[in-house]
Amino acid sequence: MKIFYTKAALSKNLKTIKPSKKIGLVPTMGALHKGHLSLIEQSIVDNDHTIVSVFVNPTQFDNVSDLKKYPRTLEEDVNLIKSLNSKVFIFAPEAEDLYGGDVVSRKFNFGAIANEMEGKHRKGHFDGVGTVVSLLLKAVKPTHAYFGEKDFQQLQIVRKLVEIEQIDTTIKGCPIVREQNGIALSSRNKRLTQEQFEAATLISQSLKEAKKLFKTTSINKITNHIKAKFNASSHLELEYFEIANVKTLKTASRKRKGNEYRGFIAAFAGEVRLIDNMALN
Ligand SMILES: Nc1ncnc2c1ncn2[C@@H]1O[C@H](COP(=O)(O)OP(=O)(O)OP(=O)(O)O)[C@@H](O)[C@H]1O
Ligand SMILES: CC(C)(CO)[C@@H](O)C(=O)[O-]
Ligand code: BAL
Repeated sequence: MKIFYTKAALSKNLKTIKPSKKIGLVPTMGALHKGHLSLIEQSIVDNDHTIVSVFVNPTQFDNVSDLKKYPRTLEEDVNLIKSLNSKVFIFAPEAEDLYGGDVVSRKFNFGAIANEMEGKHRKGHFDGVGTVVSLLLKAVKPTHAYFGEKDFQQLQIVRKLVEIEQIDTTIKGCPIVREQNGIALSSRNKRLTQEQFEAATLISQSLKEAKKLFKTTSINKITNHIKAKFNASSHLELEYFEIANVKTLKTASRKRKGNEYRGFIAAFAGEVRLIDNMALN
């Protein structure tokens, strides 16, 4: 396992890899867990070399406290990757090195998908994600790059990004890894108290319930039912519950034959913001 702290050191090493070899990139913000490991393991299966980037990207945070308190555990991350006993490289640059100057977002035109849900509630978030993912893809030039469906909207944004920028990397989406109690694994879970962690099961339970109701009940009724459940919770504050068309990510008001739908939730447990989603049909 090698770790590179600068683009120059990474680039020097990448030059030693034959052009015929496949490279997989797994972009992360660190504080690695089994969700990240599932992406890394998929990359190991698909590619000759895997690079995991560990970089807490300042430009995608609209909340200073969230950025400050984001868990940073590089030493543990390195040990976890070592334990895989595979040839995985870590790329952990400083912001100025990765950005090559001012640490600011570019502006993208991702279309309507960027204005829904996370785009609506975290101003500038997807410009920040687009900027850093573009920089990472250009630094590594991977054959494949891996993103989790936990951040389903982000995955669609990244697919759009490679199309707009004509980047020759195949984007692979990976299923959500959950705790035994159903909670989607997330680095931010580390910030939850035991009580909040237990209360947070309401998020995945609500999505499961929405899935169960989806065949028989109107979208409106399901939405009201889920919102009422969150209103009754003393630990969680719902930011949004949406049932959206998977293609457009627009909130759906009526089910249409042939369309796929997902339920999406963002909720706060104290200061910690959690997201999750689930296929409904
Ligand atoms: N539970 C999970 N299952 C599958 N993929 C995941 C899971 N959690 C994170 N990922 C994916 O790992 C990649 C890196 O995510 P990131 O480092 O932001 O971790 P995270 O757990 O999503 O943290 P947070 O949501 O607290 O920011 C993203 O593509 C993300 O979708
Ligand atoms: C893709 C990503 C690594 C960009 O900073 C981040 O948004 C994440 O971890 O999902
Ligand atoms: N996992 C998505 C990154 C973020 O919340 O900023």
